Order: sequence, then structure tokens, then C-alpha cells
Amino acid sequence: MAGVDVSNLTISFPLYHGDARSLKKTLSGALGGRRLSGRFAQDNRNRVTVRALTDISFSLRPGDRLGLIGRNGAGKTTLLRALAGIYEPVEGRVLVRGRIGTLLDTSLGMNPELSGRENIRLRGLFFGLSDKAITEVEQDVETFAGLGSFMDLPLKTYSSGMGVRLSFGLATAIMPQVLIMDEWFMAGDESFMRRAAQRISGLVEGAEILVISTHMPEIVEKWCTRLLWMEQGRVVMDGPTDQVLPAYLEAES
Ligand SMILES: Nc1ncnc2c1ncn2[C@@H]1O[C@H](COP(=O)(O)OP(=O)(O)OP(=O)(O)O)[C@@H](O)[C@H]1O
Repeated sequence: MAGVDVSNLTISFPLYHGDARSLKKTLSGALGGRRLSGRFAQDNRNRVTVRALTDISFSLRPGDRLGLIGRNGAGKTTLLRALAGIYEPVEGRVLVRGRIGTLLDTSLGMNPELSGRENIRLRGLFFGLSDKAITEVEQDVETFAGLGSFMDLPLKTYSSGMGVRLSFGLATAIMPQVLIMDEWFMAGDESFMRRAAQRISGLVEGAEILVISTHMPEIVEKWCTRLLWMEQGRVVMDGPTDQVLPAYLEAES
């Protein structure tokens, strides 16, 4: 059974800077001369670190559709990336059971040296699909992306729009059990979005568990049964959409 268990997750990033002392000075100037505090700290290697997530815990089971809401810098993208296995916890644990699908970053998991067709086949092998299933995915993506002979050229020769069409087609061709997506993935020119919307809806409805980061109340109302409202890397409120959304909108107004 698909499932997501996040317990006491904390993630921080070291800030690499040419001169760590001048960075500390700048930050402490911004803090009015106070010592580094709040989201900034110093690690045991004397680097300044920024805390993106602090002590996050929640569990999801089939049927759960979780929306992550909060202002810029709240930690939504970092949490999605931790769920996708891109970021390692500094403390705590992230456990995802089931096939994960990510609509996060279009270049994620793509090899620029390989052709579109090779990238598709590689992804199919990675997911353990049969030869027949891989061929079906290949045909589906080829039709959707409409790249013509570019399908057999290396990705590095693609324009950015072509790259988006291929990676979007591929990311939406294999049905995941746990779908992790960033709302910006739904941004694009209108004609692309008309064709893309149907594929996304199919994926969102077919996935057992959804986690989506969004700023749009209409997306939340349409798709999410539960909301995690985050601020400064912490959970402010966690509950059903009809309770959390009004509280969030009121705090924002
Ligand atoms: N690679 C990184 N290096 C340093 N700091 C980072 C890194 N990634 C994120 N952060 C910091 O972590 C915090 C959370 O960022 P995150 O991108 O997760 O927020 P968000 O809620 O997705 O914001 P937005 O709505 O603007 O996309 C921010 O303070 C950000 O500056």
C-alpha cells in the first residue's frame, strides 16, 4: 500500500560564500547587530546555514490529497524535494512507499547527452516496465511532444520549449502511486496548457496520494482534501481544506 511518513524532518543548507566572515557580518547587520538567530545558524564547520524546514511531521495514506500552502520561502519546495529524495534530512526521517512520480523540475532525471527516445526508454527501465509497456510510453510521449526527428537527437540540441514538452510528456506518461508536484509545472503557454491539463488531471485523479505546492486557492479547492500551511519552515496549521484555507486567506488579507 502506498504511504508517506515524515517524522521530525529538519533540513538546513550551508551557505557557500567566498568570505564566510563577511557573510556573517552582513547577516548580523541585517539582524541589527544581534547574533545569528532564527533561521540562520552556524554549523560545526563554521559555515553559516539557513534552516529551510524545522521539525515537520505528517503521514499520508491512499486517498489523501495534501496541499502545501504558505508565503514565499515557507519551505514548500524544499519539502517536495525531500519527499522526492532529492534532499536528505539533516534530522528526522522521510519514508515514501510506492512508485513516486514527480512534476517538479523539467530537467530532473534527464540525460542531455541521450536522445529523447533513449531518455524515455531509460526511464521505463528505471521504473521496471516491460518492453511492451516501454514501447507504449514511447509512442504516447512521441505523439504528445510532437518533436518529429528531434526524438532521435540528443536533448542538448533541444530548445527549452522542446525540452519542456518532452519531460512533461514523459512525467505524465507513467502513472505514479505517489504524485509530488509543484504548481508552476502547470504554467505554460495557453495552447500547451490546454493539451497538458487533461494529462495532469488524469495523473492527479489516478494517483493514490497527491502532494502539491500551490499559491492558488482554486487548485486547493479543486484537488486538496488536506492542507499544510507553512511559514518559515514550520507548520502553522494542518487539517481539512475547508478549515485551513479560510484561516490562511484571512491571515494573508
Ligand atoms: N539550495 C538552497 N540553499 C540555501 N538556501 C535555500 C536553498 N533552497 C532553499 N533555501 C532556503 O530555504 C527556505 C525555503 O525555501 P523554499 O524554496 O522551500 O520555499 P517555498 O515555500 O517553496 O517558496 P516559494 O513559494 O517562493 O517557491 C528559503 O529561506 C530559501 O532561501
